[in-house]
Amino acid sequence: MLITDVSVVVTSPGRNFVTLKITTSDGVVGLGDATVNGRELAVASYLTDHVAALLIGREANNIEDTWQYLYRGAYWRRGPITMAAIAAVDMALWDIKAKVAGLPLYQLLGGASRTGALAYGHASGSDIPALFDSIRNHLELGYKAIRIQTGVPGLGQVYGVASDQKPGARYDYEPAKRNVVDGRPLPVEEAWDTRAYLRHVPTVFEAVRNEFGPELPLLHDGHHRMTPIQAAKLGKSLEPYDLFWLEDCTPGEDQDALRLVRQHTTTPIAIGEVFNSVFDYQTLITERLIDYVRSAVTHTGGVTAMKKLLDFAAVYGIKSGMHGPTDISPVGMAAALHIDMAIHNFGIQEYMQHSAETLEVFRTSYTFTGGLLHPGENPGLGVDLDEDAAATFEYTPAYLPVNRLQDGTVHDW
Ligand SMILES: O=C(O)[C@@H](O)[C@H](O)[C@H](O)CO
Ligand SMILES: [Mg+2]
Repeated sequence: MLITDVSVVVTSPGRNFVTLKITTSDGVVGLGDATVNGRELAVASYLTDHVAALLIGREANNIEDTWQYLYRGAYWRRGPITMAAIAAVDMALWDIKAKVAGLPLYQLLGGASRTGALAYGHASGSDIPALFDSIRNHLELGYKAIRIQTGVPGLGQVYGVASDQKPGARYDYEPAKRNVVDGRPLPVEEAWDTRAYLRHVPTVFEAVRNEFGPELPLLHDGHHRMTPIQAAKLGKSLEPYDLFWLEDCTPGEDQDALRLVRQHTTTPIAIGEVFNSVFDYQTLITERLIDYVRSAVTHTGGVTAMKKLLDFAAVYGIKSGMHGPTDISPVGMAAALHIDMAIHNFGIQEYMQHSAETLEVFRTSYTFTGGLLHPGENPGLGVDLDEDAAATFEYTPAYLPVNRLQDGTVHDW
């Protein structure tokens, strides 16, 4: 079964997505997600200009060989653009293999290890009453674990808080803004003050625990903004509130930073959404500096690479917590869910629900019931792309915000 056609679909149903479509000589179609939020066209070009022609005539069944051919064959290693492109090819080939087998992908990865994947949603509010409304909305939607982000007194819009949230409305936070200044798309800029944040966050968790009790698993994302000593301080100050995890507390490039955090706090640590290979985790995993692996299948080389990474983590008792915001397309989300079902060391799955527009373009078969996600029983990944619907949503540049300290210094966002 040879690869006969490769095409890239860029669509923007509310936000931008890049999808790879591979067709075989038997007429089987596979889909892969190649979306890198704010840098979408770089991956689209990588695939169209440098990968598509290499794939024509290759044996579609040889997934590992194709992975190594694209990874080692490029000579230039790793990086989010390269690894998202490889991920898209890998996902599409797994989709094809599972469709040919007539099985949902999780069956090829070892079958079901659980009835469904525990999901966490994002609650946020600019203040405590708005946050409580958002938590209640999530509980009504059936979420059994919730991420908590709030505004910080004295600061304006900050990471993780949906700014124009209507009471009772669904959480719909898309940080990549379509901001146009003098005809040019530009990132919006936000202001940041870590000391104000460190003072405020423990008071938020205290209020949430007082209102919602000790049972509900709570998570928090620090979005790479702290130094190791600040992160250690936050981890310690959050210990009374029993977090499920503290995510991305220090900058992603610096694996050693988490050694200091680990020495000071028992708050569980998660990191990895900006990582793109197993090598980003070598110190973190072998020295047991983290509790959860946050990588996205889309940004880390696909199902093949993610499965190896999580098997490596399993040896050290570290669990999965795969990335699943709305900038992972439904195709990438489905890939994560099939892995979630099959692996033994599953921890939790992030699940921000896609908009109705997005779900018109990507027809999904995964379900969310009683707080658990299930990929469904359709053969393959279980996602179809409606290309006519996709064509009606034109690509619109959008960028993630840039953060600045009060004196104007650029800071991690
Ligand atoms: O944990 C998360 O889902 C976030 O950090 C998002 O990846 C980020 O806002 C970029 O979209
Ligand atoms: Mg995050």
